[in-house]
Parts: sequence; C-alpha cells; structure tokens
Amino acid sequence: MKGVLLVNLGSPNSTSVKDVKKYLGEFLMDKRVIDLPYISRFLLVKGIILNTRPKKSAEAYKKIWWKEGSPLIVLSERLLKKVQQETDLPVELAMRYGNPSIKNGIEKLANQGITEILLIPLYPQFAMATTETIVVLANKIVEKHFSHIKLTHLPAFYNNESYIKVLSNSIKKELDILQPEHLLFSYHGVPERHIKKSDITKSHCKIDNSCCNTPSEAHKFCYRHQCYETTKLVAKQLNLKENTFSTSFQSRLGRDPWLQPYTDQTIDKFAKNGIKNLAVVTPAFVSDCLETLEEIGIEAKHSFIQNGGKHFATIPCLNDNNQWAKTLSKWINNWNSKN
Ligand SMILES: C=CC1=C(C)c2cc3[nH]c(cc4nc(cc5[nH]c(cc1n2)c(C)c5CCC(=O)O)C(CCC(=O)O)=C4C)c(C)c3C=C
Ligand SMILES: [Fe+2]
Ligand SMILES: [Fe+2]
Repeated sequence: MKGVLLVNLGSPNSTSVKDVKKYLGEFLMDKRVIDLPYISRFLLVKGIILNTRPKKSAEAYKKIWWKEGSPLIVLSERLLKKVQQETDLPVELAMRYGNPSIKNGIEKLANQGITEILLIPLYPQFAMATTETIVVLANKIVEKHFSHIKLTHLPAFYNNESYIKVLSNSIKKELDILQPEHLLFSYHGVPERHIKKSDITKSHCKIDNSCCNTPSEAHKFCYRHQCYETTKLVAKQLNLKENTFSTSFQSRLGRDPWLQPYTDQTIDKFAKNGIKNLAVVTPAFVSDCLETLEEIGIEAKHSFIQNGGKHFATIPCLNDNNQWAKTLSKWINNWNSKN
C-alpha cells in the first residue's frame, strides 16, 4: 500500500524565547544548514548564535504569529487537507525541524499499513539546506526504524510546467490589482559555498554572470540556477517586459558571502532610484512564514518607504491555493498509477 509525506521546514512550538531557542538549535546544528565541522558548528551555534538570536527571533515571530499557531504550519495543514481531498492515498504532513517530526509522519503512515512512501519536500528549488536534508533524514529514519518501507522522493519542481502555471496565475491575480512598476523575485539565500559544494561536476559553478545560463549537469543540484530559472519561466508565462522584474536573495546570516544581489540592498536601491510602486514575490517558499511576513512584509516594506518608495506589496505564497493543491495531487496520482 502506498502513502505520501509532505515535508516543510518547520517552526518553533510557540513564540517563547525557550521554544525559539530549541527550534533554532535543531535547525542550525544541521550540517547541511551550517556546514562547518561539528566542533566549529557547535561553538558557533551554541556558543554565539543561540545566546542572542532567539530573543530577536522570538520578537519577530510574535509579530506574525496567528491565533491558530505558526503561519507556516497552519498553512501547510490547510494545504494537506486540500491535497487529501484530491487523492485516495493517505497523506501526512511533517516538518524537518520541530513538530510534527518526519519520524512521526512516517510512523503514522506505517501504522496504516503503508509500505511505499512518496516523500515530497515542499521546496521548489533544490538546496543542501532544503531538499537534501529532508531526503537524507527520511532515508536514515526508514533504514533504522521502518526497513520494510520503500521511500522515493519528488525532486525539486522549480521548472515544472504545472507549478510554473499555478505560480504565474497566482502572481498575475495580484499584479492586475497592484500594477507595480517593478516585480522583485526574492528567494531565500544560501552561502555561496553551498552552491560550490552541491556542484556535481566540481568545476561548473563560478557564481558569475554566465554559469547559471550555461547548460550543465550541475544545474540538477544548483539552487542559484534553479531560482533564476523559476524567475525566467514565470516572467515568460506572464509576458513581463525586460527591466520590469529582477531576482534577489534574502535572509542571510553571518559574515560569509551569500548569494547576491541581497534583497534588502536591492529594495533600498529601487526606492532611492525613484521606484514608487514595488511588488515582491517569494517563490522559494510555498507557505508564508517568518521570512515572507516579517522580513519582507514588515522590515523590507518599512525600509522601502523610508527610502522614498510609496506602495509596497508582498505577493502571498501559494499556501493552500486550490490549483496548487490540485497540482500536488496530480503528481501524487501520477506516481501512484506509474509505479
Ligand atoms: C528555501 C528555503 C530555505 C533555505 C535555503 C534556508 C537556508 C538557511 N536558513 C538559515 C537560517 C535561518 N532561516 C530561518 C527561517 C526560515 N528559513 C526558511 C527557509 C529556508 N532556509 C523558512 C521557511 C524559515 C521560516 C520558518 C518559520 O517558522 O516561519 C531562521 C529563523 C528565523 C530567524 O532568526 O531569522 C534562521 C536563523 C541558514 C543559516 C540557511 C543556510 C543555508
Ligand atoms: Fe551556476
Ligand atoms: Fe532559512
């Protein structure tokens, strides 16, 4: 019997500093997120970051938290309900960090007699810190506790035709109302080092103006290429004119170089250069979360207005969009009928 596990990133259990610290500890001690040797990672995370960040993050979470809980989790649950309505296979939801855990999700499926699981990391673009860490952990759990279960996973869907259509339609609906001068595609950043580590050719990714446009096997695992492709395909679908849209990377942490251009600097530059009406879409996230609602919806908006901008809009993520739920169900049903 077959079943499906949707996996998103996760959130703290509450906005208390204690819960945020616990969550950040699990998240940042993941060697695919902070990719330092164990001792250095331990000293950086436990000795430095966890002494200051949880208080600041807890304040940020308080600004966006809902009555029902973390937006990321509530929205993922709403999506799960809609997906379940469109498929006969049992579908469960898990988070890579925090609750409900991946082990808990697999256990729920196993208890229903499931012996084959389709794992769906809810990330359009591949990264070590997203798709890879979910697949590696889920496989470890299956090997250790559920060795009778066969696990397969859905690869990153950054250029999938149905995904691009659904994303484009959801953006178009907003653009028709907002009529912005410029549309910024802001993706979560990763350290440049992560891109080089994921380069299976070991020599392709230069992180320059051309590598991500030059066909290569490396692109199967290149987050930067996949982000630019999503932008390109959506822009094509929406007939966006050159210079009316661009791509940037947000949420950097620490002093190492992360993917550029940085979203905060890009938005300030737009405002200073006279752009008055800006819309921002965040396609690395399928659910609205701290990074879209607070970092973009509150912080970036404030900065844009302070620097002379007038209208700033954040386009919602796909969340529990009906067409998105139908697309996921279609992928699930295709997997079910093919295997
Ligand atoms: C595309 C998705 C994501 C990538 C890639 C990613 C990488 C990454 N993130 C950090 C550090 C933090 N991220 C934080 C929050 C956060 N990150 C993502 C997604 C990706 N992260 C989401 C969806 C969220 C929000 C979760 C929520 O509960 O709403 C945070 C915590 C909050 C904060 O203090 O800002 C940190 C820290 C690193 C180091 C990293 C490296 C590749
Ligand atoms: Fe590249
Ligand atoms: Fe992050």
